[in-house]
Amino acid sequence: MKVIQTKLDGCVIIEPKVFGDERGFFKETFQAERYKEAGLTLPFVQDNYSRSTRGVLRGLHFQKTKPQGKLVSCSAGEVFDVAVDLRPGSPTYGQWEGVTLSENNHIQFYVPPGFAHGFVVISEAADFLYKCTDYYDPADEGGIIWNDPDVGISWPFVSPLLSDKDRQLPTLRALND
Ligand SMILES: Cc1cn([C@H]2C[C@H](O)[C@@H](COP(=O)(O)OP(=O)(O)O[C@H]3O[C@H](C)C(=O)[C@H](O)[C@H]3O)O2)c(=O)[nH]c1=O
Repeated sequence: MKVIQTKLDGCVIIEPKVFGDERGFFKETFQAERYKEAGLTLPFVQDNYSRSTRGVLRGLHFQKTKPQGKLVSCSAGEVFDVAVDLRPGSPTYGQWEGVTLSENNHIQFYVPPGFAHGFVVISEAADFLYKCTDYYDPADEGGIIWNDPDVGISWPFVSPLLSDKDRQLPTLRALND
């Protein structure tokens, strides 16, 4: 497997080894020892699976006191996935990293605890799978608005389909006021 560091310390892009043959393909999507060597040292405690249609944007979300690290991938379709560094004191605070995840590129993206995370669906529909390093706690949920001007994410869509909750998320500036 190939591990690519990004400008956001701890955020890594992983390209698993894909074994293709006349039947199709096989790949290991997680292996504790090898992923620990890639920097994913926290144990995973929860797996999530969501399906979304084209133009849906889920995010940008985080948990305030129980931040989740997430190993994300797209098992069907294609998404543009984004992590925003919200770690207090981080030299890249407020900066973002984006990566295209798809069933065809098999790419995984690790978003450590302390980041806001979200994605927008580029294909007709997309199945999104991810492992989390802490449990979901609805009382602990936080988020920033997808098009925060101070973050300046270059989303491939200008008018995505958002949940009511996501439409009302604050800017980073408002969050810190
Ligand atoms: C996240 C989550 C949600 N739910 C329930 C709560 C709601 O009744 C329903 C939909 O939740 P929500 O609209 O928050 O789902 P997403 O918008 O996909 O949220 C996720 O979006 C971005 C991409 C993230 O990185 C987070 O994992 C997560 O915030 O699933 C659960 O039961 N467990 C969970 O872990």
